[in-house]
Amino acid sequence: MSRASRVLIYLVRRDLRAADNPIFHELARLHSQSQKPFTHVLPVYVFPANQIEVSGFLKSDQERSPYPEARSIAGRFWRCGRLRATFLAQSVWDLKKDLESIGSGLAIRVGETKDVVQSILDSYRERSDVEVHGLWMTSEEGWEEIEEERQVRDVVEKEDKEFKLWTDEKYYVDDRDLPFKDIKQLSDVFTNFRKTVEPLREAPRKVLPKPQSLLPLPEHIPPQFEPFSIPDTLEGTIEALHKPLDANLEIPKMPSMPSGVSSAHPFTGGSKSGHERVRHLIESGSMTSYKDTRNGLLGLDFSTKLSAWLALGSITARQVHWSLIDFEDGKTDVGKGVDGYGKGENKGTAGVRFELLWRDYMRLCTRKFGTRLFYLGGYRGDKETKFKMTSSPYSKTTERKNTKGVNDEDTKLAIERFLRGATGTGLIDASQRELFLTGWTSNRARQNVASYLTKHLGIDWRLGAEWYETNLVDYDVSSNWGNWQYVAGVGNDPRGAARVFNPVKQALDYDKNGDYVRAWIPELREVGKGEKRQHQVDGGIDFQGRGISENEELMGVFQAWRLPQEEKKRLKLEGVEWVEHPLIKIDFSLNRRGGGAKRGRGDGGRGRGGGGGGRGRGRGRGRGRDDQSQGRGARSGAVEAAG
Ligand SMILES: Cc1cc2nc3c(=O)[nH]c(=O)nc-3n(C[C@H](O)[C@H](O)[C@H](O)COP(=O)(O)OP(=O)(O)OC[C@H]3O[C@@H](n4cnc5c(N)ncnc54)[C@H](O)[C@@H]3O)c2cc1C
Repeated sequence: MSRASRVLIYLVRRDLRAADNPIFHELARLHSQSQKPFTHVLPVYVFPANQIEVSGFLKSDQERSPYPEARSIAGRFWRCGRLRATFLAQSVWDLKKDLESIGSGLAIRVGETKDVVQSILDSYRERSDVEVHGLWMTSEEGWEEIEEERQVRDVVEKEDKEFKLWTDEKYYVDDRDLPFKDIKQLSDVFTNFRKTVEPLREAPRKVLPKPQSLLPLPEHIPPQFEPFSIPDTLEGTIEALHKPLDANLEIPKMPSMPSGVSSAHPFTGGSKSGHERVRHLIESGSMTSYKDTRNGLLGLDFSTKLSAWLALGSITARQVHWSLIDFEDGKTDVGKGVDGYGKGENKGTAGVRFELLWRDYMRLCTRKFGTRLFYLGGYRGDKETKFKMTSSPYSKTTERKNTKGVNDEDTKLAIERFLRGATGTGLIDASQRELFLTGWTSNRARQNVASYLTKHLGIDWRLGAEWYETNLVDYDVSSNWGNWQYVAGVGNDPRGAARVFNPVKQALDYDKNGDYVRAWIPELREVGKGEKRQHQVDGGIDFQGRGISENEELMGVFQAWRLPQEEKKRLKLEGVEWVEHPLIKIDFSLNRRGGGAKRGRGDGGRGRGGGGGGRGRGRGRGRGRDDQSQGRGARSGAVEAAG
């Protein structure tokens, strides 16, 4: 006997959008048919308790969460920090509103995903008027996500219901168009992969339209299981996500927002704002100028800032592509009058497509290498890494428990200073503070930070990846862990360990006047604002002179320990730990012979990274152009370990 309602559950994950969504597209198609396998659709989004702390959703302070805290393995950081939680909640609520406008809706739940699914099935089993048809969801590549899929499948199939795992279509090149059948054939070099899918402008499939209407929600929607309850507003949801995080800020002396600087990522989550951003980028000419500006550090439009919407599937890479096509071919009025309108692909729009393909590649690497995404030795299985990254807080999971590990006081202190942006290296500290305070930092800064932690401090890269996971609004398992291991030299970077960024040299190249560092480290804003010396004193620093030279000013902004004593005194920086005792001193000067290099004299290299010293001794040289970078190569500069 068939019951009155047959319900399909759609478990929404990182596919938080109504348009260009293969599942909603299929549901809309079925809706328009007279014969349908089900009568109602229940879209559900679960804040998964293993990745996001959900104890703020407890009904009362007397209740206890049945789940362990959602913390990272090594750093014991909350896995999803405040800013990412906010962006995520906005994205979820945006989808809910969007679905409501087409006759559907979204049930928001918390818990382990399998428990939520089980409770929904249990609740419907008790009713005589409803039957569950099955559950659909999209697949993901991370091992936790795959495990989640397996658990949900078990729960659903045990009840003899249909379980269908869809491939999402949020990437640039559709899975069906990949030039190989077996993922093992994916090249370990991005360039080789890229060549197999070029020309990039012709690679993506068409987008799927947004459904005009969907099958209705079931009359009875099973409630959230105890002991949790779900707020009925976005603000309430954000509050619940923040509650446990605010009560447990364990890292001391974290920075607070400096005055006079604003976030480079002030955006709101959700498809609507994502598409508005794409439109703005076209209309402001930022897509056209992307190639020339993408290595910026400060401001809103130097890069697209689309990553957070892409990471949650609020927009898709091919939606971005087709918006660019409309602009390039002058098909709509968007961007009319802007440089490049109607003139085909330009280097800016090509640059954006190129980066979107990097995202595809990082995700395909996860598929190929599985849990090696999280290994110290990375995809390379580099056995030497444990000797290079000797300080690791991964006491249990490091392949060889290192000699110092988490109990080593020096490592602990270095990590703490790294996290709060107090290493004494300006570019690193600015980026770390920006990250913590805004949830975003540029690709250029990320590369430097990752190189600094692993290649200068010799600390296990996974700690940095965990911290990024907590803080980045655009956190994505493949892009984050894949890029961290790439820069750490254990991933799919053909240059591997040989690529070391010199953060002073990089600051000179990309933060020419020190504006970025000064913005995020207000203690350094007044450097050089006293009296200027008229002439550079021969041999560099003159501690007796009045005022400081321009070179001293810039070098002092990038490494405050280099400031003349007088200047430190003037700025009340004497005795400040990160000023007087940086974690490392980087021997790099302007107008110096030997160890340094002159400002503005390039070596012509256009490699991705910067050269620079390894821990305590080395020096490097930027080499020719490679894939991920369109930046400049480096000159030399030695690094010494701080005593
Ligand atoms: C250590 C480290 C960690 C990173 N963690 C993440 C992460 O968690 N999530 C994330 O989306 N990106 C990550 N990236 C990649 C990159 O830094 C960001 O995608 C980019 O800075 C986001 O800004 P944007 O949208 O303005 O990028 P744009 O320069 O405008 O690029 C356009 C889009 O291309 C993609 N993209 C660009 N560069 C990369 C890259 N190297 N790898 C993968 N995709 C890329 C992004 O989706 C981005 O939105 C990381 C990079 C490093 C070095």
